[in-house]
Amino acid sequence: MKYAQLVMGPAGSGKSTYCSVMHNHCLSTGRTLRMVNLDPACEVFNYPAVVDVRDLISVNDVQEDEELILGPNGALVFCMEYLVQNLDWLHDELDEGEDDYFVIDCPGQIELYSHLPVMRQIVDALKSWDFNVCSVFLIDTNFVLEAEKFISGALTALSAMVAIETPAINVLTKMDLLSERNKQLVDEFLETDTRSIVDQDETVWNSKHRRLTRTIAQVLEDYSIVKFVPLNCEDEESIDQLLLTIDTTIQYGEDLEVKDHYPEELDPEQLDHI
Ligand SMILES: Nc1nc2c(ncn2[C@@H]2O[C@H](COP(=O)(O)OP(=O)(O)OP(=O)(O)O)[C@@H](O)[C@H]2O)c(=O)[nH]1
Ligand SMILES: [Mg+2]
Repeated sequence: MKYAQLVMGPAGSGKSTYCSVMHNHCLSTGRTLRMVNLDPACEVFNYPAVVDVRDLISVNDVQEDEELILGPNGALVFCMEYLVQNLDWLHDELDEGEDDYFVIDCPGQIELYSHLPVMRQIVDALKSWDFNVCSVFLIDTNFVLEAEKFISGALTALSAMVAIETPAINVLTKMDLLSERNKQLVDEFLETDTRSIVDQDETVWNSKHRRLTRTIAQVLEDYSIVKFVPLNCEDEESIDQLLLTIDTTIQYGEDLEVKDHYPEELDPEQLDHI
Protein backbone atom coordinates (compact mmCIF):
# COMPACT_ATOMS: atom_id res chain seq x y z
CA MET A 1 0.00 0.00 0.00
CA LYS A 2 0.91 3.62 -0.50
CA TYR A 3 -0.64 6.52 1.34
CA ALA A 4 -1.74 10.00 0.43
CA GLN A 5 -3.29 13.00 2.09
CA LEU A 6 -5.11 15.14 -0.39
CA VAL A 7 -5.05 18.63 1.07
CA MET A 8 -8.05 20.56 -0.17
CA GLY A 9 -10.14 23.55 0.79
CA PRO A 10 -11.18 27.02 -0.29
CA ALA A 11 -8.65 29.59 -1.53
CA GLY A 12 -6.56 30.93 1.31
CA SER A 13 -7.76 28.35 3.85
CA GLY A 14 -4.12 27.47 4.59
CA LYS A 15 -3.41 24.40 2.41
CA SER A 16 0.16 25.25 1.44
CA THR A 17 0.94 26.38 4.97
CA TYR A 18 -0.49 23.11 6.32
CA CYS A 19 1.72 21.15 3.92
CA SER A 20 4.89 22.89 5.06
CA VAL A 21 3.88 22.55 8.72
CA MET A 22 3.31 18.81 8.28
CA HIS A 23 6.57 18.47 6.40
CA ASN A 24 8.58 20.26 9.09
CA HIS A 25 6.87 18.37 11.86
CA CYS A 26 7.71 15.02 10.30
CA LEU A 27 11.24 16.12 9.52
CA SER A 28 11.78 16.77 13.21
CA THR A 29 10.36 13.38 14.18
CA GLY A 30 12.41 11.55 11.57
CA ARG A 31 9.54 10.60 9.34
CA THR A 32 9.59 11.03 5.58
CA LEU A 33 6.70 12.71 3.79
CA ARG A 34 6.89 13.08 0.06
CA MET A 35 5.44 16.45 -0.86
CA VAL A 36 3.51 17.14 -4.05
CA ASN A 37 2.37 20.48 -5.44
CA LEU A 38 -0.74 19.94 -7.52
CA ASP A 39 -1.64 23.63 -7.76
CA PRO A 40 -0.80 24.91 -11.25
CA ALA A 41 -1.49 28.49 -10.10
CA CYS A 42 0.80 28.61 -7.12
CA GLU A 43 3.83 30.84 -7.11
CA VAL A 44 5.70 29.83 -4.00
CA PHE A 45 5.52 27.17 -1.35
CA ASN A 46 7.71 26.35 1.61
CA TYR A 47 8.35 22.65 1.26
CA PRO A 48 10.57 20.56 -0.99
CA ALA A 49 8.26 19.08 -3.64
CA VAL A 50 9.14 15.76 -5.22
CA VAL A 51 6.44 16.43 -7.81
CA ASP A 52 5.35 19.83 -9.10
CA VAL A 53 2.45 19.99 -11.55
CA ARG A 54 3.91 23.19 -12.98
CA ASP A 55 6.58 21.02 -14.64
CA LEU A 56 3.71 19.66 -16.73
CA ILE A 57 1.57 22.77 -17.06
CA SER A 58 1.04 26.02 -15.19
CA VAL A 59 -1.61 28.72 -15.20
CA ASN A 60 1.01 31.17 -16.46
CA ASP A 61 1.77 28.98 -19.50
CA VAL A 62 -1.93 28.74 -20.28
CA GLN A 63 -2.64 32.42 -19.85
CA GLU A 64 0.26 33.33 -22.10
CA ASP A 65 -1.18 31.16 -24.84
CA GLU A 66 -2.87 33.65 -27.10
CA GLU A 67 -5.12 31.11 -28.73
CA LEU A 68 -6.81 30.07 -25.48
CA ILE A 69 -7.78 33.48 -24.02
CA LEU A 70 -8.63 32.24 -20.54
CA GLY A 71 -8.92 34.13 -17.26
CA PRO A 72 -7.29 32.80 -14.11
CA ASN A 73 -10.16 30.48 -13.16
CA GLY A 74 -10.62 29.08 -16.64
CA ALA A 75 -6.87 28.62 -16.97
CA LEU A 76 -6.76 26.66 -13.72
CA VAL A 77 -9.58 24.37 -14.78
CA PHE A 78 -7.84 23.92 -18.14
CA CYS A 79 -4.62 22.92 -16.33
CA MET A 80 -6.39 20.41 -14.09
CA GLU A 81 -8.19 18.87 -17.04
CA TYR A 82 -4.87 18.65 -18.86
CA LEU A 83 -3.40 16.90 -15.83
CA VAL A 84 -6.25 14.40 -15.81
CA GLN A 85 -5.55 13.65 -19.46
CA ASN A 86 -1.92 13.06 -18.53
CA LEU A 87 -2.20 10.94 -15.41
CA ASP A 88 0.63 8.74 -16.66
CA TRP A 89 2.89 11.76 -16.20
CA LEU A 90 1.75 12.02 -12.58
CA HIS A 91 2.26 8.32 -11.99
CA ASP A 92 5.80 8.47 -13.41
CA GLU A 93 6.65 11.50 -11.30
CA LEU A 94 5.29 10.01 -8.09
CA ASP A 95 7.47 6.98 -8.70
CA GLU A 96 6.01 5.53 -5.54
CA GLY A 97 7.45 2.65 -3.57
CA GLU A 98 5.79 0.43 -0.98
CA ASP A 99 4.70 2.34 2.16
CA ASP A 100 5.50 5.76 0.69
CA TYR A 101 3.45 8.55 2.18
CA PHE A 102 2.54 11.59 0.08
CA VAL A 103 1.01 14.92 1.04
CA ILE A 104 -0.62 16.57 -1.94
CA ASP A 105 -1.22 20.33 -1.97
CA CYS A 106 -4.26 21.03 -4.17
CA PRO A 107 -5.59 24.20 -5.77
CA GLY A 108 -8.18 26.32 -3.96
CA GLN A 109 -10.96 26.72 -6.53
CA ILE A 110 -13.97 25.29 -4.86
CA GLU A 111 -15.65 24.18 -8.06
CA LEU A 112 -12.89 21.59 -8.48
CA TYR A 113 -14.26 19.80 -5.43
CA SER A 114 -17.96 20.28 -5.79
CA HIS A 115 -19.07 19.73 -9.35
CA LEU A 116 -16.10 19.28 -11.69
CA PRO A 117 -14.95 15.67 -12.04
CA VAL A 118 -11.19 16.34 -12.01
CA MET A 119 -10.39 15.79 -8.33
CA ARG A 120 -12.49 12.66 -8.35
CA GLN A 121 -10.59 11.40 -11.39
CA ILE A 122 -7.27 12.06 -9.66
CA VAL A 123 -8.48 10.21 -6.55
CA ASP A 124 -9.67 7.27 -8.65
CA ALA A 125 -6.26 7.10 -10.34
CA LEU A 126 -4.48 7.13 -6.98
CA LYS A 127 -6.72 4.34 -5.74
CA SER A 128 -5.99 2.31 -8.85
CA TRP A 129 -2.28 2.71 -8.08
CA ASP A 130 -2.86 1.15 -4.64
CA PHE A 131 -3.04 4.32 -2.63
CA ASN A 132 -5.07 4.71 0.53
CA VAL A 133 -6.28 8.28 0.20
CA CYS A 134 -7.58 10.61 2.89
CA SER A 135 -9.11 13.96 2.02
CA VAL A 136 -7.96 16.64 4.40
CA PHE A 137 -10.39 19.46 3.94
CA LEU A 138 -9.25 22.74 5.47
CA ILE A 139 -11.58 25.43 6.68
CA ASP A 140 -10.58 28.73 8.20
CA THR A 141 -11.69 28.60 11.84
CA ASN A 142 -13.33 31.97 11.51
CA PHE A 143 -15.84 30.15 9.32
CA VAL A 144 -17.38 28.29 12.20
CA LEU A 145 -17.89 31.23 14.49
CA GLU A 146 -21.02 32.53 12.83
CA ALA A 147 -23.98 30.39 11.97
CA GLU A 148 -24.22 31.24 8.29
CA LYS A 149 -20.51 30.84 7.72
CA PHE A 150 -20.53 27.59 9.61
CA ILE A 151 -23.36 26.21 7.52
CA SER A 152 -21.66 27.32 4.33
CA GLY A 153 -18.31 25.83 5.41
CA ALA A 154 -19.87 22.57 6.54
CA LEU A 155 -21.89 22.16 3.37
CA THR A 156 -18.85 22.94 1.23
CA ALA A 157 -16.91 20.25 3.06
CA LEU A 158 -19.85 17.91 2.74
CA SER A 159 -20.26 18.42 -0.99
CA ALA A 160 -16.55 17.72 -1.45
CA MET A 161 -16.85 14.56 0.66
CA VAL A 162 -19.80 13.34 -1.36
CA ALA A 163 -18.17 14.12 -4.70
CA ILE A 164 -14.78 12.63 -3.89
CA GLU A 165 -15.80 9.59 -1.84
CA THR A 166 -12.72 9.08 0.27
CA PRO A 167 -12.45 9.06 4.03
CA ALA A 168 -12.28 12.71 5.02
CA ILE A 169 -11.03 14.81 7.89
CA ASN A 170 -12.16 18.40 8.19
CA VAL A 171 -9.55 20.60 9.76
CA LEU A 172 -10.08 23.98 11.34
CA THR A 173 -7.04 26.09 10.51
CA LYS A 174 -5.61 29.32 11.89
CA MET A 175 -6.58 28.50 15.47
CA ASP A 176 -3.59 30.59 16.59
CA LEU A 177 -5.32 33.74 15.33
CA LEU A 178 -8.38 33.40 17.55
CA SER A 179 -9.00 35.58 20.58
CA GLU A 180 -9.34 33.73 23.89
CA ARG A 181 -13.10 34.27 23.79
CA ASN A 182 -13.39 32.81 20.30
CA LYS A 183 -11.09 29.93 21.19
CA GLN A 184 -13.50 29.07 23.97
CA LEU A 185 -16.44 29.27 21.57
CA VAL A 186 -14.74 26.90 19.14
CA ASP A 187 -13.87 24.51 21.97
CA GLU A 188 -17.48 24.49 23.13
CA PHE A 189 -18.62 23.87 19.61
CA LEU A 190 -16.21 20.95 19.21
CA GLU A 191 -17.16 19.44 22.54
CA THR A 192 -20.90 19.77 22.27
CA ASP A 193 -22.82 19.46 19.07
CA THR A 194 -23.16 21.24 15.81
CA ARG A 195 -26.37 22.92 16.88
CA SER A 196 -24.73 24.84 19.70
CA ILE A 197 -22.99 27.21 17.32
CA VAL A 198 -26.25 27.89 15.54
CA ASP A 199 -28.17 28.45 18.75
CA GLN A 200 -25.64 30.80 20.25
CA ASP A 201 -25.26 33.03 17.27
CA GLU A 202 -27.55 36.06 17.19
CA THR A 203 -26.72 37.57 13.82
CA VAL A 204 -29.49 38.97 11.65
CA TRP A 205 -29.11 36.15 9.17
CA ASN A 206 -29.46 33.60 11.91
CA SER A 207 -32.55 35.07 13.51
CA LYS A 208 -34.24 35.11 10.11
CA HIS A 209 -33.20 31.62 9.11
CA ARG A 210 -32.87 29.91 12.45
CA ARG A 211 -35.11 27.03 11.50
CA LEU A 212 -33.15 26.38 8.35
CA THR A 213 -29.75 26.55 10.06
CA ARG A 214 -31.00 24.35 12.91
CA THR A 215 -32.34 21.76 10.54
CA ILE A 216 -29.13 21.64 8.54
CA ALA A 217 -27.10 21.49 11.75
CA GLN A 218 -29.28 18.64 12.98
CA VAL A 219 -28.81 16.65 9.78
CA LEU A 220 -25.02 17.11 10.00
CA GLU A 221 -25.18 16.04 13.64
CA ASP A 222 -27.44 13.04 13.12
CA TYR A 223 -25.29 11.52 10.45
CA SER A 224 -21.97 12.63 11.99
CA ILE A 225 -20.93 13.39 8.48
CA VAL A 226 -18.98 16.52 9.05
CA LYS A 227 -16.61 16.41 11.99
CA PHE A 228 -13.96 19.00 12.63
CA VAL A 229 -10.48 18.68 14.08
CA PRO A 230 -8.79 21.89 15.24
CA LEU A 231 -5.22 22.62 14.20
CA ASN A 232 -2.92 25.10 15.82
CA CYS A 233 0.15 25.17 13.60
CA GLU A 234 2.28 26.53 16.40
CA ASP A 235 1.56 23.66 18.72
CA GLU A 236 3.45 20.43 17.98
CA GLU A 237 1.01 18.40 20.02
CA SER A 238 -1.91 19.67 17.99
CA ILE A 239 -0.10 18.77 14.76
CA ASP A 240 0.76 15.34 16.11
CA GLN A 241 -2.80 14.67 17.18
CA LEU A 242 -4.14 15.53 13.75
CA LEU A 243 -1.50 13.44 12.02
CA LEU A 244 -2.43 10.48 14.18
CA THR A 245 -6.11 10.91 13.29
CA ILE A 246 -5.26 10.98 9.58
CA ASP A 247 -2.87 8.02 9.87
CA THR A 248 -5.57 5.98 11.55
CA THR A 249 -8.02 6.94 8.84
CA ILE A 250 -5.75 5.72 6.06
CA GLN A 251 -4.51 2.79 8.15
CA TYR A 252 -0.93 3.98 7.96
CA GLY A 253 1.55 2.30 10.26
CA GLU A 254 -0.79 -0.27 11.72
CA ASP A 255 1.97 -2.89 11.87
CA LEU A 256 4.34 -0.28 13.22
CA GLU A 257 1.93 0.70 15.95
CA VAL A 258 1.35 -2.84 17.11
CA LYS A 259 5.10 -3.21 17.61
CA ASP A 260 5.31 0.16 19.34
CA HIS A 261 2.63 -0.68 21.82
CA TYR A 262 3.96 -3.99 23.09
CA PRO A 263 6.48 -2.66 25.61
CA GLU A 264 3.85 -0.55 27.35
CA GLU A 265 0.99 -2.98 27.22
CA LEU A 266 3.17 -5.94 28.14
CA ASP A 267 3.57 -8.38 25.36
CA PRO A 268 2.10 -11.77 26.41
CA GLU A 269 5.25 -13.46 25.17
CA GLN A 270 7.38 -11.28 27.39
CA LEU A 271 5.14 -12.10 30.32
CA ASP A 272 5.96 -15.75 29.83
CA HIS A 273 9.62 -14.96 30.47
CA ILE A 274 9.00 -13.20 33.76
N1 LIG B 1 -1.64 32.79 11.56
C1 LIG B 1 -1.83 31.82 10.66
N2 LIG B 1 -1.85 32.14 9.36
C2 LIG B 1 -2.05 31.16 8.47
C3 LIG B 1 -2.24 29.80 8.86
N3 LIG B 1 -2.43 29.05 7.76
C4 LIG B 1 -2.34 29.91 6.73
N4 LIG B 1 -2.12 31.17 7.12
C5 LIG B 1 -1.98 32.37 6.27
O1 LIG B 1 -3.09 32.43 5.40
C6 LIG B 1 -2.68 32.83 4.08
C7 LIG B 1 -3.06 31.78 3.07
O2 LIG B 1 -2.34 30.60 3.37
P1 LIG B 1 -1.94 29.54 2.26
O3 LIG B 1 -1.27 28.42 2.97
O4 LIG B 1 -1.23 30.15 1.13
O5 LIG B 1 -3.40 29.11 1.79
P2 LIG B 1 -3.79 28.17 0.56
O6 LIG B 1 -5.01 27.44 0.98
O7 LIG B 1 -2.62 27.35 0.13
O8 LIG B 1 -4.18 29.25 -0.53
P3 LIG B 1 -4.38 29.02 -2.10
O9 LIG B 1 -3.31 28.07 -2.55
O10 LIG B 1 -4.25 30.38 -2.66
O11 LIG B 1 -5.75 28.45 -2.26
C8 LIG B 1 -1.19 33.06 4.16
O12 LIG B 1 -0.97 34.44 4.37
C9 LIG B 1 -0.76 32.27 5.38
O13 LIG B 1 0.39 32.80 6.00
C10 LIG B 1 -2.23 29.50 10.27
O14 LIG B 1 -2.42 28.37 10.72
N5 LIG B 1 -2.02 30.55 11.10
MG1 LIG C 1 -1.73 27.09 -1.77
